[in-house]
Amino acid sequence: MSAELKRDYEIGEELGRGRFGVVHRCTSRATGEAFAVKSVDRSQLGDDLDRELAQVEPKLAQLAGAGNPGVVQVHAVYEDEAWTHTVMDLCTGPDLLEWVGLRRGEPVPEPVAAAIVAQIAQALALCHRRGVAHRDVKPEEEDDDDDEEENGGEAAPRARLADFGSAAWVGVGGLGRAEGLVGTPHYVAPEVVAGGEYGAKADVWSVGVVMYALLSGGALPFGGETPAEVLAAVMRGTLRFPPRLFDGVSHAAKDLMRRMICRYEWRRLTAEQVLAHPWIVSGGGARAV
Ligand SMILES: Nc1ncnc2c1ncn2[C@@H]1O[C@H](COP(=O)(O)OP(=O)(O)OP(=O)(O)O)[C@@H](O)[C@H]1O
Repeated sequence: MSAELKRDYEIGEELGRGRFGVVHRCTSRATGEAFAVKSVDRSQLGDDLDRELAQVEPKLAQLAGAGNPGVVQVHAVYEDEAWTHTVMDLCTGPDLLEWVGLRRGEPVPEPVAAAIVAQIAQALALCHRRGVAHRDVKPEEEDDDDDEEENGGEAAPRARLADFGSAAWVGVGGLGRAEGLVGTPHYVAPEVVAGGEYGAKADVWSVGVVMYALLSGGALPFGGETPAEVLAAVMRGTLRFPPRLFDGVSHAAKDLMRRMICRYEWRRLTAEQVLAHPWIVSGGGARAV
């Protein structure tokens, strides 16, 4: 662990481990404020793609996150030849899955779902404008900025995008292309699975899948027994809204999902356009489109 990091922060208990590294709680020696620090030993990463992703993660997280209230903030990066330490906001709340009760199979009321989708789309719209595609949007990567008083009752949680460990540069304005099969099978867009190049709209597909899960109580549009089967369903499957899950869901919500989980990338909405959809504008209350 780098001496500069230890000079500036007191390292506390381990909070978890991910694909690249280990995350510890830490406290600023200057201010006493608590943060989380993710430490990655890049020399231990065998795979070229992993090494590249780990290298760019803190830079893209800073670029996408600076002044973006919908993104977990990076406060400092310490880098030497082998190690990268990224000091970021400490997330103490549950992730989105836990917060909305999805783990218990409860559908989320439309106004709450609309607020969550709007927050994610808003955060992504700014990421994309700055040229960063997240590429792994799923409920586990959205930390609830838990504030009991503000979020009590039926109010929506404040979801923030975390973990830019799969992110890619797609050019200012989000109009460029990325490549590589990254993401999570149930949430990944078909053009990513297909290989070749794809753009920032791959994130919009994933937000559509998150929205589908929120409104159905945890069901996912494309499934299978194995990751390969799930990916095959993503490539070939038809988007359906089974009546037993979606009977009470408005036409406007279904219309938006169809425009996000749309296999033609050119026809799919951008994150910006999602924010202008009547279901979002009306706060999940629109009945007609
Ligand atoms: N900012 C944070 N605040 C509190 N805990 C965190 C924070 N970031 C990560 N963690 C904890 O550390 C674990 C590992 O995080 P990390 O970002 O390395 O990987 P991951 O998102 O779980 O998985 P992957 O590396 O596959 O994307 C998380 O599951 C979480 O429990």
